[in-house]
Amino acid sequence: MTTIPIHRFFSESAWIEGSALAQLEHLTRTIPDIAALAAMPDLHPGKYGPVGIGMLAPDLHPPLVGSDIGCGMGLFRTDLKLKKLRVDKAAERLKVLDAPWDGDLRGMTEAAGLAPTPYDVGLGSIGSGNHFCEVQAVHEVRDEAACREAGIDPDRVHVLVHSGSRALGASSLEALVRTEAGPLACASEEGRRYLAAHDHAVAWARINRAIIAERAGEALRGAVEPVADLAHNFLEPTERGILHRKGVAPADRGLVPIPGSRETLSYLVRPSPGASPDALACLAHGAGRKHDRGSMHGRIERVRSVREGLKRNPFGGLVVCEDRNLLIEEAGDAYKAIDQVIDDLVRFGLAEVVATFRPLVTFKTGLSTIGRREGGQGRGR
Ligand SMILES: Nc1nc2c(ncn2[C@@H]2O[C@H](COP(=O)(O)O)[C@@H](O)[C@H]2O)c(=O)[nH]1
Ligand SMILES: [Mn+2]
Repeated sequence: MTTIPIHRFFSESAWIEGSALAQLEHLTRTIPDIAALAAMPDLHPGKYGPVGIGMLAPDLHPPLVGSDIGCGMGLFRTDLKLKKLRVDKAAERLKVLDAPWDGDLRGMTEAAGLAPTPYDVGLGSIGSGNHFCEVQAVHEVRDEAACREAGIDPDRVHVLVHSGSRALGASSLEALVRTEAGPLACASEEGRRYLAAHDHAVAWARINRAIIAERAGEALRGAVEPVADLAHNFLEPTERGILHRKGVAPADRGLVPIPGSRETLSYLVRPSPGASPDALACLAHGAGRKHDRGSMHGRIERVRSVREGLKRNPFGGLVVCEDRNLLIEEAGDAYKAIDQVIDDLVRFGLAEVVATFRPLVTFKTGLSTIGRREGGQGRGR
């Protein structure tokens, strides 16, 4: 029996849950034809398998990619002057993101060559859970040339959007889970159908992030331009097989935004050209969850003063989140230390830091009206 190598890109001191490591080992037992596995420092347990991995295998494994196909991070620059931004006013104005987008749904999907779906009413909506739209300021420039090239001006406001394919991606996975489909051969009819639905969801999610950023720009009275937009849940056919990325950013298409939490810095990194091929062109996609949602309720006192404190970050910024549970479940303590995750990426020669960003306003979806327009699916991830 051949053993499948697991390439771990985290140091001994990294916070990695035993159950995430167990899920990693489990993959190697249940998918014996895996060609390679890479695990990033934000590794944590997920519903169908570990989050924070790249996996090369001959067939398609849809549950591994999960329901939020195409979920990703989009970093946008704006023409808004940082010194003119009033944080409280911006927080108030961003609340418009809770209403359904009233733009040209059909025009948007048509322009991207996407067929219409019943889920398109969710376009322009953030979704629940840890999805967010965050107004940020450049905290520190570490690589001036790279910032200049990317159009990053420390005097301007930036926007980071984390969202995915909403109910659209979930519908593709649900159909397969219902039929208890196992791995799919790419050339099979089911495989081809999944790949088409997958590609649609990835493109849809990208448009979704662009619309959210546009909406945020409009709310703040500014124009937005993309700096980097990368999915972290998707698969890609390669010469060596199907590269499944679950909670990992691709390291082969430019700068990568890596968020920390609503209470910490977020990073923009440049993938290192000399990175080990064992990393499968993957990078951490965030800090990674440290404590599950349920346990966060026991960690944070449910008293008003504490809850109100959760609406402020250590940089003087604000959190907009009307959902009391979400406010607790997504507190900064729910996540690992982003600085350590980034240190590991640098230590293992996978990336270099270009700039750091601090949160000014984090908008999480509130008691959404979008669910009504989506037939009750507004809180799905
Ligand atoms: N800057 C912010 N980062 C955040 C926030 N909430 C979560 N996060 C980070 O995003 C990733 C997303 O992980 P995913 O597996 O759900 O795609 C997570 O690991 C955190 O590091 C926030 O409000 N602001
Ligand atoms: Mn995500």
